[in-house]
Amino acid sequence: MTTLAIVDGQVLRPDGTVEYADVLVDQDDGTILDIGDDYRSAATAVLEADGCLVAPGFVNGHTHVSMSLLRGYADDKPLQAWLQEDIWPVEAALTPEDIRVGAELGILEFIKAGVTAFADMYFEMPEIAAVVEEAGVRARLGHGIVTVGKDDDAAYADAEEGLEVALDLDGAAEGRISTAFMPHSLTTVSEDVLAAFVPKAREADIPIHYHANENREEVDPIVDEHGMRPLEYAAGRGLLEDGDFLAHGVHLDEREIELLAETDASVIHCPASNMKLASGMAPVQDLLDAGVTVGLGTDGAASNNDLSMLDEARDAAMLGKLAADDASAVSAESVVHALTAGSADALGLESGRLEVGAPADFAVVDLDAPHLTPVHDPVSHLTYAATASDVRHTICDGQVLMCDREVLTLDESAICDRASEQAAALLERAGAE
Ligand SMILES: N[C@@H](CCSC[C@H]1O[C@@H](n2cnc3c(=O)[nH]cnc32)[C@H](O)[C@@H]1O)C(=O)O
Ligand SMILES: [Zn+2]
Repeated sequence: MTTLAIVDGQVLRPDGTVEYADVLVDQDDGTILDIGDDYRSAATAVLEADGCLVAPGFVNGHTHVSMSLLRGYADDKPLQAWLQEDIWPVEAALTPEDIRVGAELGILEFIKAGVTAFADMYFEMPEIAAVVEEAGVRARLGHGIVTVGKDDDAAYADAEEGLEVALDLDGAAEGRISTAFMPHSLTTVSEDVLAAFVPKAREADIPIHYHANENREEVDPIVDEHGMRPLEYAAGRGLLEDGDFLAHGVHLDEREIELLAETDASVIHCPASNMKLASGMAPVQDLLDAGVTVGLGTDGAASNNDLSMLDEARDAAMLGKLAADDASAVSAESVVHALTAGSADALGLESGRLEVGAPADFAVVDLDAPHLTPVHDPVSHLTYAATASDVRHTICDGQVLMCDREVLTLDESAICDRASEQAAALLERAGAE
């Protein structure tokens, strides 16, 4: 057996407490063998974590990773105008190669920020899957289905692709890839297509992921057309079951929160995207009080504009307090839970908790820095003060993906050079400035 010991750090346990311990990892099966005293001499390889917090790898519950190429391209607009005027026209010119390069850039940023797993909705998913495999992270992937503006043939073909991609990629990358059926949103996919395809996804036991209740313009048309709230509509179309997870959930009423709790569907909260597009403030504390599983996501880099989950954690805590008008709402501890176990649970991953037998996915955060001094409470630091560049090592499935800030599975400088060129060529091709 090949083993790895992460030594001399403080380990964040599932109950939110922290203890000085070494973590022993079975690299052959990618799980945690033990958390205990002094494994330095027992292990095949050693990773130094002196002065560090050994946390579960962060899980980005909702993103469009290849949108990294559109970072900073279109800012300062609300959702519908931003999508229709700026993003969709450029996305129409995307090639599979763009999507691969964008995924390389985004996943590189993930690894540098301690993110070991993510859920992605986009096009050309085999390209993204190939990068996930090479980079060594985990992902739940799905082809984003849009039917508005398409004739029936094109709409059904898009949904068929969504189903096929979910069936084909499930279990890829030695099981690090799982999939979901991903209708883009309740307003951009027709009722007919949902009726035809949701039962097929259920038959294949594939969970469903979509954008919901992101801003008022996403809620009002459903209320006007169907006379019910969006999540009532979703539940009626079989889109709200245990294992399903929706992005945003900003504008939710009490009945919708109850529905989420009753069905065990999860919400991925994307505070930076919600603030940037002025979508609104999600009722995160109300969701937590109702027992709903809440994870965190960055959404795409074009509405964030980075992919740092530690920034997302801080934003979630800040915005959650403002939304609840209560400084005790959305505590540091609940945010760290959402960042790790919450997102992992939403995505149906075993990760997110450091305990014996769990997947060996870690973000090792260096606390030895002026902005993290003194350390009264590492959980507080993770939520409020640490940033992506404080992550020292990233480990996924027992493999070291980044050691002392050097990414081992991807070529950082080549990817950054390539991404800049690819993004410029994309905008030129799309006829954008
Ligand atoms: N096959 C679809 C692609 C959908 S992928 C997912 C889509 O979500 C878009 N997107 C990114 N961020 C958001 C958001 O915050 N809300 C809604 N859609 C978003 C993204 O630009 C992308 O077009 C098609 O034919 O258009
Ligand atoms: Zn999104």
